[in-house]
Amino acid sequence: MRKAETLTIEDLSVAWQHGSNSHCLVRAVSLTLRTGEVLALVGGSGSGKSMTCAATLGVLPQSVSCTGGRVLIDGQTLPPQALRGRIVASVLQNPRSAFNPVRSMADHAREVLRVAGVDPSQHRRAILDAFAEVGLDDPAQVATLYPFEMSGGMLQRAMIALALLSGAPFLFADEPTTDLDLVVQARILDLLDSLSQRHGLGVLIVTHDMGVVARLAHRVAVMDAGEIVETAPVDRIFMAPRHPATRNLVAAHLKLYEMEPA
Ligand SMILES: Nc1ncnc2c1ncn2[C@@H]1O[C@H](COP(=O)(O)OP(=O)(O)OP(=O)(O)O)[C@@H](O)[C@H]1O
Repeated sequence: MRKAETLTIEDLSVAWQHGSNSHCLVRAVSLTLRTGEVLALVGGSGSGKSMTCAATLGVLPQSVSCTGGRVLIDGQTLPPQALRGRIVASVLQNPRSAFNPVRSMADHAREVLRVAGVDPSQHRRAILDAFAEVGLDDPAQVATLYPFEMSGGMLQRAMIALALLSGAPFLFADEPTTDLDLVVQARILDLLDSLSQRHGLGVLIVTHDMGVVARLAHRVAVMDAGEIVETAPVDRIFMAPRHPATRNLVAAHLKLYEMEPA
């Protein structure tokens, strides 16, 4: 794994622009992710969580652009293309769309290793180890499979394996379990947790599920209407939420389980 301790997003702003019309989607977002921690980025639908990640990695949709801010690794400013896949790996909501349908899992993994500069003689061993580590049974057989031959849960594990193979010290996981059934969701969350501990990955997990936050996160950043409105350790977020948006998220979560707020 490449060495790095902190990823800092500083004053990041994103806007939708069309001709002379423009609309701010993310406003001066700042946050710091450290290796070895899980930081949850939470907020209601449309609050700007995905745009913040996309802007950091330079993968914004058409008509949307980054209008300010920078990203620093251990204090050094780096452009999105230097971060993407090398320093920050990503795991997305719909793993099927992230894979090339005409390439096998081994092909995808070899491409990641090539970009990471790993000697080809090491590829097979590295691929089998990573597939085994993320809980894919029979890694040698999985390596031969194409995306259409795998379930959503298997594809999500494979995507996490590719993140490991990249050697990136940080992982952005944008709603990584949304499309999966509850049992598979729980397994993927356990996997992210153990990888962050075992490999010291810094994980930014985007979710609006406070159950996921309670289970996984060390710290939480809350977004509302394009801004970060509160950042705190996970216990404080649940025990003493300060901003109304945070209070709403916690109250809605507790209501699901018919619990009274603390
Ligand atoms: N392709 C796009 N073009 C223009 N605006 C967009 C586009 N995609 C999203 N937006 C807008 O950007 C804002 C932030 O959206 P974003 O997807 O970051 O929210 P989010 O917090 O990730 O929401 P969700 O939890 O529903 O995924 C919203 O107002 C949304 O309508």
